[in-house]
Amino acid sequence: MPLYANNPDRKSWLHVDKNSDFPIQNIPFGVFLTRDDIVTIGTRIGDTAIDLGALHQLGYFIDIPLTDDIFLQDTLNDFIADGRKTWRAVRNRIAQIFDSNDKTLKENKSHKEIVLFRLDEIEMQLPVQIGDFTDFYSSMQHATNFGSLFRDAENTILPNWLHIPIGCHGRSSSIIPSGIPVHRPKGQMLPEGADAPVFGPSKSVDFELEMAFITTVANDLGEPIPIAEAEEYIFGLVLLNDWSARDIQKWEYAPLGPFLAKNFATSISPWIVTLDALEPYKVEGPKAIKPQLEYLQYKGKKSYDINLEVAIRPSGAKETVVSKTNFKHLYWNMVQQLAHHTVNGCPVNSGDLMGTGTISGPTPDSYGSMIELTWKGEKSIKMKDGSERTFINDNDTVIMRGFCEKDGTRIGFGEVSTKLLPIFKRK
Ligand SMILES: O=C(O)/C=C/C(=O)CC(=O)CC(=O)O
Ligand SMILES: [Ca+2]
Ligand SMILES: [Mg+2]
Repeated sequence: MPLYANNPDRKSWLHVDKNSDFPIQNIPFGVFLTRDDIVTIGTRIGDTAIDLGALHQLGYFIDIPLTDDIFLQDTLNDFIADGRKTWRAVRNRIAQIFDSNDKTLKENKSHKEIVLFRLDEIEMQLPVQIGDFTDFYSSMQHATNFGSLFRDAENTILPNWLHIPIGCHGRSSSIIPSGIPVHRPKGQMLPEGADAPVFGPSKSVDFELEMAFITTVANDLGEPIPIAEAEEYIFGLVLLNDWSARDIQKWEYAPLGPFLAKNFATSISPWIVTLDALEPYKVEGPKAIKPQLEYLQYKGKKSYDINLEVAIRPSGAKETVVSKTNFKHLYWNMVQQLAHHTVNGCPVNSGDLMGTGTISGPTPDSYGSMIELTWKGEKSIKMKDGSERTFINDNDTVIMRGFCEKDGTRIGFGEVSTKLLPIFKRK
């Protein structure tokens, strides 16, 4: 099925600002609560949210084989499980309905009243019920920086790193959508020079700038996904902030990796931008430094040119951008990650979330976490309001944004914005 929805010349009859992340070529998927307290699946064009459940009930998807309630659900899991053919057919149809040359919905006032919402009339929810969350470690710069900061400046990249897309299993119960605040965690840590740990609020709460892909049902227990097919099982991407408490991490991570330092919260952006919409922004990734085993070898462009940035907004002040980087710097790409994840026969389900790992670029202003940007707090970052940061302060809001741009078309992710509250106190 052709990617009709990606036609760069199409204009919508809905208003779209020039710098919007959501032109008619995007057509992301999300879940929102409407002003009538109904949860529905929707999409977005410009600053208009579109109720796909209502559109389907009104007969706008009549010749696409969809169950009646596919969009009247709290999550996208069933729609995603229907597979790529269905995603494409639905995106193509949405492009047609909102094309400036199509008058069917445009001139039907009563239908428009049911289907269209302003953004301030809705509340975005988690788009999928996430069964399993995996976090990879695929940026060579990040792995090098971490090796140096946490371990040994002489042996930053461990010998396995150039051969395996390293990852770890995460926790899905604490994954939250943009806008939900997070409390500073408490935990065990070992003060500098001490020989016994103390318990208290983390003093080094950090973000990790990541993206994550969401999968469809891919394989049975025991069945690996060949790398050449991996792309078919990736529905789309979101921005991800892997909140991390560095003092807790430093003390607990040996030998099994981070545990409570990371599972207190992980924030994602609410609109899933499909892999189909990102197709025009494909680029080649970094060249392999060491030969890779056959199951990790791929053909064609498998990386994406996605501009990323992180800003910190102190309470009551203007935000300051603290990092700018790009998705294309990732050494291991998504098809390698998915092929590796399933090579032992581990099943992947609809709605699984796979974090790319922190995306650090090659220069010190493009690192994807505060511990790297401030080099473990040795240098601080000046905010626009004159205050300084080494890590995240109480009541700061961390905002991540991402977008692609080519030949005048911009496709973006919106943002994932999370406020860090002081430690939780029982009332
Ligand atoms: O090198 C380590 O010990 C751990 C590094 C991490 O912070 C793990 C992680 O979250 C992976 C990533 O985001 O790249
Ligand atoms: Ca991470
Ligand atoms: Mg996390």
